[in-house]
Amino acid sequence: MLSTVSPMTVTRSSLEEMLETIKRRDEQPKDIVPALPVRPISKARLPSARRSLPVDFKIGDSATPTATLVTPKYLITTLKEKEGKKRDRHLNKENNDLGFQCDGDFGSNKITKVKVFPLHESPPCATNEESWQNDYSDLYATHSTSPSVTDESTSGGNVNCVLNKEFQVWCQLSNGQWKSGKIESASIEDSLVMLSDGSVVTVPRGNILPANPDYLEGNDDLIRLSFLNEPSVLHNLQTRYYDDQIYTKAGRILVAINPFNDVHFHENEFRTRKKLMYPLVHAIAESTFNEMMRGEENQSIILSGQSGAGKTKTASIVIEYLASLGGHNDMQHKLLQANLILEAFGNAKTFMNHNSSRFGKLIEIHFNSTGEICGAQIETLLLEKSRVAHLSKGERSYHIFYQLCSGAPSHLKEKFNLKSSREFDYLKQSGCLTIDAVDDAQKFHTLVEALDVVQISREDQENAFAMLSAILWLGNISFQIIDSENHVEVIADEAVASASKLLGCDVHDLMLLLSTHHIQAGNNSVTQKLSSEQAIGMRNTLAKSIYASLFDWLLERINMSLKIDQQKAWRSISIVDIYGFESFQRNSFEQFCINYANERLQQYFKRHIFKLEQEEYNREGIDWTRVDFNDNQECLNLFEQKPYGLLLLLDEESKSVHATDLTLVNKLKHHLSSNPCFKGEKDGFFSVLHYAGEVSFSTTQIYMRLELWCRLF
Ligand SMILES: Nc1ncnc2c1ncn2[C@@H]1O[C@H](COP(=O)(O)OP(=O)(O)OP(=O)(O)O)[C@@H](O)[C@H]1O
Repeated sequence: MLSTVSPMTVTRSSLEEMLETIKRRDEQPKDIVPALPVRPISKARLPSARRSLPVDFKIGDSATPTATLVTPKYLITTLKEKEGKKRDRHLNKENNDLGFQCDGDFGSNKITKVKVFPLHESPPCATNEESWQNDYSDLYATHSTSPSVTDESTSGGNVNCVLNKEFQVWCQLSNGQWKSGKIESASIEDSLVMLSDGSVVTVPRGNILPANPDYLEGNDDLIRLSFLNEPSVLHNLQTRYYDDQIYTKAGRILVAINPFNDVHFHENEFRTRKKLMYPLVHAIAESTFNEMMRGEENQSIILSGQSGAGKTKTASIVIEYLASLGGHNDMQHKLLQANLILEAFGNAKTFMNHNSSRFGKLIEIHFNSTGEICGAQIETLLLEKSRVAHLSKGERSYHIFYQLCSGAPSHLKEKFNLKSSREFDYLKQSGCLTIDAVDDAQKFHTLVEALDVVQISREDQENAFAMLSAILWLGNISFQIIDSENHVEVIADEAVASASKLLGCDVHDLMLLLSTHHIQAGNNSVTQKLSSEQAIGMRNTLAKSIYASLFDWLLERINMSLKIDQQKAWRSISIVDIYGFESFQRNSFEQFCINYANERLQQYFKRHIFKLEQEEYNREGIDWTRVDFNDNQECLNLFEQKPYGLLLLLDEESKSVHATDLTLVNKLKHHLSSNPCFKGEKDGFFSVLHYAGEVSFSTTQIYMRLELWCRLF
């Protein structure tokens, strides 16, 4: 089963597949880059100004503010608030209606970007700046010009502000917290600020940022804020969040905060009044749909952001809403059920998220010319196979394993020798078998119904469950050392007997496969005994491969069921939901790939939000002020550059028989040290400075993964 694939085919194909898929979409010729949105034709109608302080800003200066232009494209940003957080603060309703004229809906663009961020558990104005920047780095990367009174590079000198006594400010205290207050008096170095609790503090000038006037508090569009510095943006989002307003616009961007519970979306009101300008995810979906129908162009909605921030949930809302717009037909029902099946097989409880998607997906929904859904295709990326065999403390494997163990009918349990999840080593290793308020048995029944809907026969379902059971039994297979060189053989027990029976192979063949290694040298074939570590690696790789193949098979069956009716198919809306940026204490090849994919997506977003927009203004001769943004090209070069990018160097090293984790790190240091996004600071570790923060990788972990691939495939 394993021997037919060469090591490099496996290594290269997973990397290259990801590269290809993302690149294909990003590197289209200019003339087929999705159309830019309809834009204002004169400066007077451009979105309201983003203001920063001037280089020569002095407290007490008096001058008229001028505007800095920002024209981001569509984006939904979702932030994560601590679960169950008490909402103890409400906006003054008078402030809630700011009476702004809406200058358009979300839907005049081919690309809609859905961006998702976790919200730090402390209120934004009470966290230190570094932690904000880690948690909101996506947002900051988007709004790259967060102004600071001392930051000359970003202030640009295009706004003149008057800061005098009574001026509302945000000040960062010595403990790193940001507090709002009013300036009492100021000198060149520092200012006396009266905080909202009545205390007076002395704050260095560099730690002060202007705050927005009260009447702008809770504004539903961030670009209407006078000041778009970090505390102001986060405070505005928080104010709205406390009032159950989880969505906020930022021009054509929609920010969505993860509420961790059901929030009333005023959907009926939205539907009846058709307020497409509402900061609401439904408005994004409807506008995208309308634009497809009106503009006769395919559309895309992209979600990105950190793990647990709400991307998948937001995608589900979009899919459900699109499905409802596309008419209640059989296909719509199948599409929703397909989502549910992929969740059971591709989601797991992680440290960050109880229902984390461990794969990326692209769902392409096809509509006929009257707007009815007439099929869909789903592509998946980067399923986290390692989760099948290795779990961190407190995390779970894929939901389906627990659902099967607790929900399978007794005849299946008997047939597959299925036991409780606590009997299986792969599941019990993390010490976490259940999720609060989740009934795995009930979920199993819902899953079977969904499998029925997508027309996977009961027989095929049983075969799939048999493979899952085989994986669980494989995990229980153990080895005993048989000689002084640490070679092992499989212990002939219930585990190997059950696994071989479920896999439909001879038990001795399986035992041999797991404890020996065949090397082909010319015409001769040599059989080597494996060490304990190698045998466990072999067993785990077999389990992971079976799971990955099962996942692919399932996807194929789902896609068959959602088959597009080519006679009727007219236009499509694609939804991209990859799993979020990750940074743990120990990061391995999975994080390497996930974060690279997120980095790519970030560039795609910036290209559409800033680069193309600004190019368009230039072409149209609009008088505007250039917005500088942090380009992440350096980081992408670090991964992709030829011949010495991270991907190629890893690839090359994995082919070398003399390579070790140390030769790998030395090679990386030698070739990549000149890239500002690379740090090879310690032996065995290197760091990548991503747009969303620095991630430290263990070369031992990365090397071990590559080596295993080479040895076992
Ligand atoms: N709009 C929402 N309304 C209610 N609950 C939500 C919403 N968005 C997210 N949640 C909750 O937060 C959890 C995490 O959200 P979700 O799984 O969508 O995050 P994610 O960004 O896709 O994470 P990952 O990258 O790990 O898959 C969900 O299981 C759900 O409980």
